[in-house]
Amino acid sequence: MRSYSLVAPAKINLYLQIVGDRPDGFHELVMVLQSIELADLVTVRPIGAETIQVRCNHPDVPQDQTNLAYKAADLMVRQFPDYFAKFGGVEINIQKRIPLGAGLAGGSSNAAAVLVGLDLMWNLGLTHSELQELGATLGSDIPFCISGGTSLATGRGEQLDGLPDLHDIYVVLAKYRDLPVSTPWAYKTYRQQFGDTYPKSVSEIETRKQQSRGMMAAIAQQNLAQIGKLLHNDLERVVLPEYLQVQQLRDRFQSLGVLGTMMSGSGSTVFGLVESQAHAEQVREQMKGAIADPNLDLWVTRFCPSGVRLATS
Ligand SMILES: C[C@](O)(CO)[C@H](O)COP(=O)(O)OP(=O)(O)OC[C@H]1O[C@@H](n2ccc(N)nc2=O)[C@H](O)[C@@H]1O
Ligand SMILES: Nc1ncnc2c1ncn2[C@@H]1O[C@H](COP(=O)(O)OP(=O)(O)OP(=O)(O)O)[C@@H](O)[C@H]1O
Repeated sequence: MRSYSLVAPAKINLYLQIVGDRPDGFHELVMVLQSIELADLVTVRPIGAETIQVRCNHPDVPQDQTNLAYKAADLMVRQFPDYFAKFGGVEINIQKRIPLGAGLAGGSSNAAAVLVGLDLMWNLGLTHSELQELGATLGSDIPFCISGGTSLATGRGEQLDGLPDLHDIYVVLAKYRDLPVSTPWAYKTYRQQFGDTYPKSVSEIETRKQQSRGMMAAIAQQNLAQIGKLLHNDLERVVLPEYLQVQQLRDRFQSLGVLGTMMSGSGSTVFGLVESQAHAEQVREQMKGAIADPNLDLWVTRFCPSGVRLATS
């Protein structure tokens, strides 16, 4: 048995519409999810003892049972106890590059990488959809992180339909360090503030879902200008008024004339879309010049056509 190193990409939300309540207590969503090249590196390594160990180079990432990567390994152990008994345990090493509490699905992508990695290490031969079904029991973003690319996500975010790949689109990410936003808080607050407007009938639900049609058409036509204009995220309605620094990042991007700007997921990352690497780097420098705050982190990255993949050494 050998080790496997996997690239675990982050995602951004090009579209996030909260349609209403679900019987399971989650929200019914319509989203367009997009993988980006910014990624963690996750290595799974066989160890003799029947244990799961997590190591991470980032001091704020838990290295115990609360790490989502640990939970993914534990799920595989419970699903395939004979393999665990036969081959022994696993050490998971995470090289963290995706910021925490950023709305970029960093933890979810790590968990997705562990599912894919253990499937390879134990030679299980599971399909993507089998791995996604397992991943969905741990978190709504995990199934997408396995397949990645550009995808429509419905249900609670785990029902995926692939969309045409979007090429040559660059992304500037801006996030204040030490400003995480909690995803449960964002959805809970949204329900408190807007729950009374949730649709009651099936036909009303269907009508609301149609609001994403413009974005779908723009993606089908690969119309970047239109995609930029139609970016949408309902969670901004609760996060921006509470976190004024996030609003400020969004305003800044807007003033720099990017194709579009939006908060990703539940925040606190704000992204700006641009059509070339040169322009992206210019926007990053302009953001840095305009907001002289040492706690502001900026990245230039681009759309990526896949989710978790083997790292080439
Ligand atoms: C904000 C996004 O990242 C956008 O892609 C996702 O919707 C959140 O995905 P995630 O972090 O994998 O979320 P989960 O771990 O499944 O759920 C975290 C919390 O968000 C709430 N949640 C999540 C997904 C959803 N469709 N409705 C919800 O209300 C749940 O109450 C839960 O308390
Ligand atoms: N493997 C992991 N990587 C990062 N954070 C993790 C991990 N496992 C558990 N956590 C905990 O979860 C918290 C939030 O995780 P994460 O950074 O994935 O949030 P997020 O980017 O907002 O996720 P999402 O976009 O899926 O809502 C972290 O602050 C950390 O305490």
